[in-house]
Amino acid sequence: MAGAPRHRRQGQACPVNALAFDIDIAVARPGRRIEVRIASTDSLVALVGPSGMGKTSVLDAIAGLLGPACGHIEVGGKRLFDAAGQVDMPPERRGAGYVFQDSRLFPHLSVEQNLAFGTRYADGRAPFADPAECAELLGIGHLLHRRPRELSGGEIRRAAIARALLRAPRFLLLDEPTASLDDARRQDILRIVEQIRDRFALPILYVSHDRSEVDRLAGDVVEL
Ligand SMILES: Nc1ncnc2c1ncn2[C@@H]1O[C@H](COP(=O)(O)OP(=O)(O)OP(=O)(O)O)[C@@H](O)[C@H]1O
Repeated sequence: MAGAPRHRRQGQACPVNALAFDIDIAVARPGRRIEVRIASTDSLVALVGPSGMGKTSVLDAIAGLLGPACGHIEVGGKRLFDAAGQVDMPPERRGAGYVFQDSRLFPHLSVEQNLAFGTRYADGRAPFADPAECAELLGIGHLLHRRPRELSGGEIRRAAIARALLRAPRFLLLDEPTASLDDARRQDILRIVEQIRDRFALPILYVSHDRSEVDRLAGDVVEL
């Protein structure tokens, strides 16, 4: 079971008064129960732990793709799930910008069309940047006409982050965005996550195996 956040860095408090993350849930997986508690005002919280401990399952529960057995999920002051209060907001209304571990770009669409898909699901909310600005921020402006199969691993991750941002999310879930990248590409992603963290008032839950990147990015670290 994960405890309360153990590490805190100054100066990264979420601008809203509410906790950025107020989560206390148990998730059932075959033969096991994953429990996590996160209560943090920091805009970027890292969720760490060994492979198979349930980090992705926790992100899925927050995104509304997996129902917790009990507890509550509140992000940026918005109650997304509350077993006692019978709140269970559907995934499309939660406002998660979910960057999956395997990115899940549409293979038959160009990068530009993948980004347009994000904008289409912004659901009336203003995106943080227009597609061109976002592509520039993510360093993929020269790749817009390529298909995902023509991209490197780092480029795919950057396009997936851009698509999630253009959805005008209320919060971001980043599932090991640097996994399997070489150090240079990893540094690119870390710099981008830092820029997103510092530029947008957006709670971010960042899953990682890597302690050094977590120490660099996160105000709070929660261990599973
Ligand atoms: N769709 C699923 N159906 C049933 N069990 C699952 C499913 N996805 C994951 N599990 C199981 O749930 C447990 C937690 O898996 P999860 O992927 O959440 O862990 P993780 O910490 O994210 O792992 P990793 O770091 O390897 O990605 C594992 O025992 C896994 O086998």
